[in-house]
Amino acid sequence: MQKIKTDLLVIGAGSGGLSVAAGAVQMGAKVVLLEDHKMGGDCLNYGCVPSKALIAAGKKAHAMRKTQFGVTGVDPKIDYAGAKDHVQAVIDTIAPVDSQERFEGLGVHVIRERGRFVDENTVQAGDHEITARRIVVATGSSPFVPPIPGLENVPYLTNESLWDLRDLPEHLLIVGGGPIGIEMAQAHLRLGSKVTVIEGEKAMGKDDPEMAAIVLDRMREEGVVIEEGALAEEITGKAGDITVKAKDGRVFKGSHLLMAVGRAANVKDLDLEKAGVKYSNRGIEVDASLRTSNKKVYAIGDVAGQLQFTHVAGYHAGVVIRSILFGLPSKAKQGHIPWATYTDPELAQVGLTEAQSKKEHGIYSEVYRFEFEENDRAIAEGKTTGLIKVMVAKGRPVGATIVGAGAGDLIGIWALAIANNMKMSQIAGMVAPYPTLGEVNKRAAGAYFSPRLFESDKVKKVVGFIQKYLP
Ligand SMILES: Cc1cc2nc3c(=O)[nH]c(=O)nc-3n(C[C@H](O)[C@H](O)[C@H](O)COP(=O)(O)OP(=O)(O)OC[C@H]3O[C@@H](n4cnc5c(N)ncnc54)[C@H](O)[C@@H]3O)c2cc1C
Ligand SMILES: NC(=O)c1ccc[n+]([C@@H]2O[C@H](COP(=O)([O-])OP(=O)(O)OC[C@H]3O[C@@H](n4cnc5c(N)ncnc54)[C@H](O)[C@@H]3O)[C@@H](O)[C@H]2O)c1
Repeated sequence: MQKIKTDLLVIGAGSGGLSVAAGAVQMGAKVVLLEDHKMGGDCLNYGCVPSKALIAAGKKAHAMRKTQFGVTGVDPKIDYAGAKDHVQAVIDTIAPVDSQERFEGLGVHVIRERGRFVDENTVQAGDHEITARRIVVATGSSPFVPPIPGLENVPYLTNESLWDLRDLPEHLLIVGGGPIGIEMAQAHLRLGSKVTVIEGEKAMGKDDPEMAAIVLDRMREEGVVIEEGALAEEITGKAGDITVKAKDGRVFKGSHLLMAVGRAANVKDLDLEKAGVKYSNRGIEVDASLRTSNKKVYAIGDVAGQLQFTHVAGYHAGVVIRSILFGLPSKAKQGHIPWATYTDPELAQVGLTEAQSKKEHGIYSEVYRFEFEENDRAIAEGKTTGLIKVMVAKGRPVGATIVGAGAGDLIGIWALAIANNMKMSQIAGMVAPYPTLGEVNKRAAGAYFSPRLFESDKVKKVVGFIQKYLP
């Protein structure tokens, strides 16, 4: 057994663990990083990166089919395996940034073994025993596969196995209408599959219903069948011939099955009990500074059971680095965290939704809207399906929801505004280049001031008075 003493031990080399390790080592800490599977974790290998690459292939096929702008659409020849090659090429291009070589180059001691706690500040990984002043658990999450009767005898895909599939599914059944199910539904439809989404409650149920409906309507128009209130209760069949029965008796048949019903935090096999670290089904219990019930152990990213996004794992990394390296108080907040679903049109959110704003700010909650069909760039490019809603309380934005082309990029400005408690006047005062989709942000802010300026008798009186006396 090789005994190692270090300042910081990080368990898991995904979005969160890598960010902590890179930050801490470059600021002078001795860092050991454990990873028993692929460097880069879920996002690079099975999540964000492959999904966005496949979505890009679907987008291209969709654009080719459209007759638009004097250009006649064609029936594209789609090579699903070729699309998967593209997915792999994208992963391979990004992988060096997350690689063992790069991290060793930075000075991190990378050990490719699974870690499990031996006591409150010691972890065993293969034949290494690592004792650390502080430990960060960043073990992520895995596809949650519910115990639906029959499922154990039916071949099914998850976000981990989907990328190995080389033949286009003829009819893809997707159980779960969350971001994974919805993004993969549209990508597969556009690449030529028939697609049925079987959702137990409401598809895109974590998002503003008015905005989600715009995405779902578009997907239905394209041909995705989205069945809501269809809780999958029994699954039978064999490869190529699968049947999903819903609680209300509806029956869905398809050739392939993708299970996308949420994530389970990776807490098993860590022997957390030996370290006195409390956890539940949702993940490791943490306080506002992401410390666990063992004050020397922190948990970040998906395993911490909060919002499950790569940028959240990265944000958590910054929070714990401040605490671990400098001993400074540091708290993780959620109110300024944006997220986006990369459908076409995209849907992005930061801060409060309209309903949440009404609940939290009551009569002080105001909502300002601007339609993409009034944006000149959107008109020029045929991207007029879209809407921005900005929730305002006492002159400051408290939430923004955008559905439309580039919504994931457009939400950034509201994330900045909310994180810094900015005023609407600061957004309205920004000059956006013309013609850009980004002008929707300024116009939504302008909508806040329009009635105050253009429909105010007081303003009219003041202007009239000044004009009388101005030379
Ligand atoms: C299909 C899909 C699409 C997604 N798209 C997006 C998106 O577009 N944008 C976005 O922000 N988020 C997206 N996400 C979510 C994002 O992937 C996760 O939030 C992010 O990867 C979480 O990072 P993490 O560091 O917490 O965990 P992970 O990236 O999962 O990393 C955890 C690492 O820990 C390792 N590990 C686990 N246990 C041990 C152990 N005992 N010892 C050693 N190593 C261990 C694992 O092998 C893994 O490499 C998507 C997820 C999926 C599934
Ligand atoms: N663009 C992005 O940022 C992005 C993309 C994909 C995933 N993610 C992350 O990954 C997480 C997991 O995504 P997800 O889509 O798997 O989970 P999810 O929890 O967001 O959605 C799962 C859906 O499955 C439904 N469901 C559960 N059991 C069911 C059953 N038996 N029958 C029918 N429907 C059932 C739920 O009602 C829910 O709508 C997301 O919450 C998000 O944090 C992010």
